Amino acid sequence: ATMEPIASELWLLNRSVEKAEGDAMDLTHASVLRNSNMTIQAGTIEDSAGSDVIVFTPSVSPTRADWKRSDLAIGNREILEGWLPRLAELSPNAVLIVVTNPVDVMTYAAIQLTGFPPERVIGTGTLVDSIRYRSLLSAELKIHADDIRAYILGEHGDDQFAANSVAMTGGEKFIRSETAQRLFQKTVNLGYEVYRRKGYTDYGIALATMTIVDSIAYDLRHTMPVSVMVDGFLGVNDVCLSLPAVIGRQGITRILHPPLSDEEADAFRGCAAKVRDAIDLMAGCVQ
Ligand SMILES: NC(=O)c1ccc[n+]([C@@H]2O[C@H](COP(=O)([O-])OP(=O)(O)OC[C@H]3O[C@@H](n4cnc5c(N)ncnc54)[C@H](O)[C@@H]3O)[C@@H](O)[C@H]2O)c1
Repeated sequence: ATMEPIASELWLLNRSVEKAEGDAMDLTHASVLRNSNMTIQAGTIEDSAGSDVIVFTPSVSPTRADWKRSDLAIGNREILEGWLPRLAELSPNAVLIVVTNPVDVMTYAAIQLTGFPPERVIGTGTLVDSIRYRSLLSAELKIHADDIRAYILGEHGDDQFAANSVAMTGGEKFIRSETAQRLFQKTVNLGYEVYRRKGYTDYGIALATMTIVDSIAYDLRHTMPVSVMVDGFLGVNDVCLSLPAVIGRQGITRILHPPLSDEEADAFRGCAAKVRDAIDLMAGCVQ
């Protein structure tokens, strides 16, 4: 996905310089086959100065087979602390995209550690869950996934929910559709299902991240479910969760407020309480 020539320069930073160098070489070779003049290099944090967009993905590795995203919180908070203040200092006007899990908790930490306005910090959130859901719906309904307006919202984790009361294709709503309920149940575990088979997930999240970068780079104003600082919607504040948001050159240009059903609104508040607890727990562990 990094092959699309949407920038003049791409810098890869990693704790392992060799890994960054290897990726930069491989991507540079591949870019010969694209209509690209983007330079791709491994660099130090200082090389990132003046970046327009920063994609943050470093992570500790899971330590047990049946891991949950939340297990990574403490270790990854430390990685954020090690990188983000300096990255923000070097690129004070950048839009930051957070991929590192647990992504909602990390997006919140990223806003704190960079001091960026929340509009310029975007977590990939449930975008990847939503494309998984749309992919299943598309296969079942035999309708192109582009034409299926369906969002998974809330937490990028076990408590996420499908906002089926506002989901539709061709103007037909999904409310109380048995198919939608069944496919949502499948969606929640799909990330872990892919992980169990191949040891990581990459294509879906890479293209999801590129969709966000595209919308920033070209000021496309696409709407997508991403993790944002919630702005009082349904009484929820001071926590990052996924809502449909409009993304442009300045980052989040607007957060949308879909008319959720009572059940969905409860699920959203449940996600808020859970992510809030995780943020508090992390704050207690890492000083
Ligand atoms: N939000 C989503 O939808 C989504 C989807 C897939 C993966 N993820 C998350 O993205 C993260 C990365 O996943 P991955 O599969 O690429 O993991 P990975 O283990 O393959 O890569 C992690 C990278 O981080 C680097 N790293 C580790 N510690 C570092 C440090 N202190 N400073 C700089 N670099 C450091 C490692 O060298 C490695 O290259 C994980 O947290 C994963 O859970 C999120």
